[in-house]
Amino acid sequence: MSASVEQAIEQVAEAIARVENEIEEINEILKNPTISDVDKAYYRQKEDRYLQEKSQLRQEKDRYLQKELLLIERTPMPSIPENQSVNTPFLENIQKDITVIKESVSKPDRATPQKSAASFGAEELSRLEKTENVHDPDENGKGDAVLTTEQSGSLLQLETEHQVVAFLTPFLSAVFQCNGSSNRVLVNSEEYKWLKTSNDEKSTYSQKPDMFICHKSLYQKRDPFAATGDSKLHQMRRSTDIFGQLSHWHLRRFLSVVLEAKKDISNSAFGQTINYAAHLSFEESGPIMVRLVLFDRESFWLVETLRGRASSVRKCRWVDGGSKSRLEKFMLEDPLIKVLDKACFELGLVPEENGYLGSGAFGLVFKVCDQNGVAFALKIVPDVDDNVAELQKQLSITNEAKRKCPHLIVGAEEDSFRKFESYY
Ligand SMILES: Nc1ncnc2c1ncn2[C@@H]1O[C@H](COP(=O)(O)OP(=O)(O)OP(=O)(O)O)[C@@H](O)[C@H]1O
Repeated sequence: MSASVEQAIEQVAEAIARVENEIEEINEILKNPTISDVDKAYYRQKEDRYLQEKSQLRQEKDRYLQKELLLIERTPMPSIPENQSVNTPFLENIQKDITVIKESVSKPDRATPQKSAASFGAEELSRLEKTENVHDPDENGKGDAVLTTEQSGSLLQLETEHQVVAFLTPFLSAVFQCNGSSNRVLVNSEEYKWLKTSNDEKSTYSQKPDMFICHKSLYQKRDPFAATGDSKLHQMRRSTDIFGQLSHWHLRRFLSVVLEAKKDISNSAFGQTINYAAHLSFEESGPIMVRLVLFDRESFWLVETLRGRASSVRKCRWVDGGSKSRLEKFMLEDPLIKVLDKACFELGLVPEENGYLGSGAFGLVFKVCDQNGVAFALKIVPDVDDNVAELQKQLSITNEAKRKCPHLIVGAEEDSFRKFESYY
């Protein structure tokens, strides 16, 4: 590869870092509550200029990266002399890896596999074992465990899957910080169907994973399902436990994690879990990556999937040292949802439960409230293509319309337009 291209990439990366520093410093200044409106406007303009510069630098970096790729592709492979033996197992392994990557990124024709969950689960597990993508529990792990030995003893004695879910709910809520300290919720959907198994628009929702974690704006609350005939389950539930379903199918790409409970994990349970991922990832609007936690009375499996195919499984016992942070770090947080939270925080707004209002051509709209309980529609737009410019245009059109007919247009809030770098 040409050293000059490599050097150029480094220089652009340094320039991006410099600009990012400047932006950070401006953000610090803007956080100062005593800053005057004039200064605020001045620093915002300055920030805009840096953001533009950053975007140009990024484009430049992309161009160099493409050039780098071209140069690599055009570099002839060193030829192997005929009398020298080729490391065949090494080449075979590379070939296997390429096949796994190709399979992972290619989309299957249909979401529902033809095989039973048990044989599908067994096949997938053996494929992952062969490619060394199944990681066994680490007995010598360091750090906090999710459960103490005593708690684990109580869990092992439970008799139904519902009870396993109820028992673990407060522990999972604490690990994933779904206990009021964030806008994240752990939703029990054991009895509410929300997962589609077909790409047919008219198809009904037919599967019900036991739990999922998402931003509170994205789920619809339901009453707890009746615990008829299971007085123990009834006693185990807390008033804070949340029951419900994902409010819209196309919000599935913002799920942080999907959880499935069993009394005892089996091949069939594993097959069922990966099937959820296949259905979630199906179609363009589905997420590329889905993370699932399959758990039972003794352990949990952290299952990573890419385009609906399992790519790795990490097994862990509830009592293993370090199990708590392993579980916590497994959760995905969509950048757009992070921006929603950041926007609410900085604008002093509170997102509503089930507050998703709709999506337009390039953004998502959420219902939020200010400190006085006044409701607003907050639009979040990812900064790709010309989305932000388009949003600015919409803002000025709304303001102009409000100026001309104030009795008809509610309008946009003053100072309502903010860019958040955390999207990247
Ligand atoms: N103030 C609001 N109150 C209630 N719902 C809203 C509000 N603003 C937007 N929505 C909902 O969010 C959806 C998306 O709104 P958005 O402004 O992003 O797009 P749009 O105007 O429908 O289409 P386009 O992206 O082409 O402009 C709307 O279709 C509507 O359902």
